[in-house]
Amino acid sequence: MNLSACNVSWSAGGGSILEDVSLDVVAGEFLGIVGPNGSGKTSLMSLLAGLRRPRSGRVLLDGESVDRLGRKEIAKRIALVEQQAETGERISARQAVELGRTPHLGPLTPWSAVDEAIVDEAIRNVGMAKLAARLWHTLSGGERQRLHIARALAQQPQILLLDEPTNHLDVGHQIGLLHLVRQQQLTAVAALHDLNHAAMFCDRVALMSGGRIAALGRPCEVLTEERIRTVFGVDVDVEHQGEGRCHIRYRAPGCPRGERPMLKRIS
Ligand SMILES: Nc1ncnc2c1ncn2[C@@H]1O[C@H](COP(=O)(O)OP(=O)(O)OP(=O)(O)O)[C@@H](O)[C@H]1O
Repeated sequence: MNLSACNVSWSAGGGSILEDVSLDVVAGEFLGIVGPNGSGKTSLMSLLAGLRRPRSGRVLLDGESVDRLGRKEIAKRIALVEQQAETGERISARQAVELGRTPHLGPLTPWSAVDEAIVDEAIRNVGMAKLAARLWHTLSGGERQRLHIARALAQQPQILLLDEPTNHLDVGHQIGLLHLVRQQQLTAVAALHDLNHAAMFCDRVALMSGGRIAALGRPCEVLTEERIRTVFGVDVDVEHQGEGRCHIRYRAPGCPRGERPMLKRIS
């Protein structure tokens, strides 16, 4: 399954948001999209998911323009977990995950034991089995976020699009979730804020800046000290770790390489 953006531009509110973005998502890879606030990560994700139409250029799913595919057809192949996905319905945690099966149901394919098993597994995968019966509005932000991921897994897509999936999660669940995504036999694209998460889990990283792709490649090729300074305005030390991976250490403003800000003496 191939997903690509070809010279995509998108405008909103009278201004250009994305300019000439081209990107091929390679089957089976975990692609990270990083960039400062407002650089266009969410806009790009929604174009890739077929929720928005480009002003110019095309988004292709297996060579076919997503514009020509119906919502159900797209949903069988692509699952999107949005940044502020919410439901106002009075439903249980399990019912929220069951919604992931909707694209696969129809008059000739009613709900079955197979759907039950898929939903059970998705809930188990995100460690939410014990809370499956709880009402949605009683769950914490992190628990809801894990259920959104479970809903997307229950959809059994070939491509998983995640917009800041680690929002609301504690560090243990952040790492657990990215590891879980990596282990799935599917193609994943995630907008991430934590550059070290991108460097640790993603096969490739696209760095966005001002609605354009500033760099695309393996984490160590993209996340260089100079680029991070130019794009994010932060001084860092990057340690290369082999196999294209790297670790980023942030410096406090005005702090030279290797030095740390002094702790204030509190008496
Ligand atoms: N519907 C809209 N109308 C007007 N401007 C919009 C609209 N949608 C997005 N924008 C603007 O487009 C820019 C990119 O927004 P987008 O949400 O894609 O950025 P982002 O990289 O995901 O940001 P963040 O890291 O803060 O989530 C922002 O300046 C935003 O205000």
